[in-house]
Amino acid sequence: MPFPFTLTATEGRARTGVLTTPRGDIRTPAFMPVGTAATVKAMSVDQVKATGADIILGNTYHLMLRPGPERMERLGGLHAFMGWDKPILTDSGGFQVMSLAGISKVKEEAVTFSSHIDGSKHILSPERSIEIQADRIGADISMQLDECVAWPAEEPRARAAMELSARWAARSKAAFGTRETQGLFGIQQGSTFENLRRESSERLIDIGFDGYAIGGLAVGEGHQAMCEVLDYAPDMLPADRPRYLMGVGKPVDLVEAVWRGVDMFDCVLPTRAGRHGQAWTWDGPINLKNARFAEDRTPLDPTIDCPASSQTSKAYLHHLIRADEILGKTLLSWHNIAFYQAVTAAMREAIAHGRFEAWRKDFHARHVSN
Ligand SMILES: NCc1cc(CSc2ccccc2)c2nc(N)[nH]c(=O)c2c1
Repeated sequence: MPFPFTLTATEGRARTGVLTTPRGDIRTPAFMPVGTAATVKAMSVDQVKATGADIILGNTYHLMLRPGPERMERLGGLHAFMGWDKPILTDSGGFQVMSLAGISKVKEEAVTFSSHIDGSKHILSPERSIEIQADRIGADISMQLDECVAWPAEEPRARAAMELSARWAARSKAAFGTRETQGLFGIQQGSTFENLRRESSERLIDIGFDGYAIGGLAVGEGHQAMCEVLDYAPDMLPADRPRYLMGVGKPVDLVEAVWRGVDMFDCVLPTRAGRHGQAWTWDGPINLKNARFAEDRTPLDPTIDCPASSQTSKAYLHHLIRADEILGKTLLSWHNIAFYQAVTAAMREAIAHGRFEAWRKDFHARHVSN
């Protein structure tokens, strides 16, 4: 029995709804902060909760290397380990292997790789990834193991990766079995080839998943090319299940993807850019390192109910970032996550009232042109 997903309103291809899980409801469109190594970097669980985030992400690749799957289970699973009692989605780990690990080999049976931490050897098969995600980490939503090709890709290479991912989708579903309190998402691949993405979608739907992710985008193709794929890819997936665009993106990417029918997002950008002094605002990004903020006593955004956004002067943030103070990383990460939550909340509200087209135009005029 898959998690109930109720669409409360639609406007064109855009949707707003609620994905109900045993650990809590996820309001969509949803932005999911990334908690790679059992922490949303530089933030406490209470700060993440205060932003309004309904769900966070964990990273199987990092957690299987440290603290390790069996130790994680002995410690009660990721929720108990880090004190987060709302939903957690974990990625299957394959994407991170290709981008972070040392020597790695992709074979039909499994991906083998050496740890970027200590060089130890590891095997990640579809079955082992499900065991780690659902049984050791205890994720509420697990992802199938897939192969994401770099961009640009030749069609034969993109086809091979899409077909391997489809075979791994079937193995992931078989390993996951039927579970009452946990869900499993399939991942559409196919690079920028419409015919491959359609074949991928058809094979995933035949297998049947609780939700469907769009993988293989935000891999260097740029905003325009990503939108061109999103002009057709989301509609290839079931309308009555959540659609999750993996690893995306900047605020304008989220707006354009919601406009084209996407429901869920994750990205390291708000926390990573925050740690380096970048703050996202309704008027576009600014960098607090800039000397123009040295005596600016105004807050980043008085309308956002987050101390980092509305009760902290830009001058103080400028000082903390220039001094490379830990508090600067925390406050800007906190603001950026709160800003992303404000953007998704505003989109949910606009779609619910049939005002999203106008809201999107205003957003572009204010946020993008600067
Ligand atoms: N940049 C795009 C991207 C990002 C992620 C990682 S999303 C993530 C990151 C950390 C924790 C949880 C999810 C992906 N993961 C998978 N499995 N497949 C993809 O095609 C893909 C593409």
